Amino acid sequence: MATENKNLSEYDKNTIPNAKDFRFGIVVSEWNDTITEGLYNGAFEALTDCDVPAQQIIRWNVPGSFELIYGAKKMLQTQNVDAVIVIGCVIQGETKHFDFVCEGVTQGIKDLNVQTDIPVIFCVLTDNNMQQSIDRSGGAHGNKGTEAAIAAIKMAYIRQQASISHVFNQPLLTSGAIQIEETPIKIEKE
Ligand SMILES: Nc1c(NC[C@H](O)[C@H](O)[C@H](O)CO)[nH]c(=O)[nH]c1=O
Ligand SMILES: CC(=O)[C@@H](O)COP(=O)(O)O
Repeated sequence: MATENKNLSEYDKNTIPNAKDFRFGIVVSEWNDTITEGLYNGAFEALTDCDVPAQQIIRWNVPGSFELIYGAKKMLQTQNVDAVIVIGCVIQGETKHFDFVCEGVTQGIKDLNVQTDIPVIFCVLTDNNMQQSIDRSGGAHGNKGTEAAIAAIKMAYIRQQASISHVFNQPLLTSGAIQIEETPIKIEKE
C-alpha cells in the first residue's frame, strides 16, 4: 500500500503496549529542518500520548541524514534506551548524491539493527520533492514521525518480551506475550 492510501498518523491506543516505563532516543537530522522538526513533533507527541514521560525521551541533533548512523550508534552505546528513532529528510537534487545518501543511511541503520540489541526505527523521508516531504510530516498523508513512534513502542515491547521469554525459557507468543508455564526456573549451579 502506498502512503497516499494510508494516513501515517492513525493508530489505535488499544493496540499499543504499555510504554510508560520505556526510554526512547531520537536522533534528528538538521538538513531540511522544517520537515525534520515536523517529524520530531509527530514522534514526540505520539510517545507522550502513549504515556511515555517527556523526561524519558532523549533528543540529539546531527548535521545530515548520513550522520544519523553514527549518532544512533553513539546513542545506543552511551544512553539507557529501549529503542532509537532516527529522523531525516532526503530530497532529490540535481545529482546522484541523493541515491548514495539514501542507500548509505538505509544500510547503516539496517546494520545497527543487526549488530546491536536495541531496535533502531527508520524515520527517514526519501522524497522526490519538498511537497512530498510536507505531505508526510504532518500534511496530507499524516506524519511518518507518528508512525515511527508507534513502531518504536512495539519493537521495544517485543525486545522486552523476548528477553523475558529467554529467562523463563518459554515461547514468545505471536501476540508478543509469553506463555509462562508453572515449571520453576532452572538455576544452573556453577
Ligand atoms: N542532501 C541532503 C543531505 N545531504 C547531506 C548528507 O546527509 C551528509 O550530511 C553530508 O554528505 C556530510 O556527510 N542530507 C539530508 O539529510 N537531506 C538531504 O536532502
Ligand atoms: C540528497 C542530496 O545530497 C542532494 O539534495 C544534494 O543536492 P544536489 O544533488 O543538487 O547536490
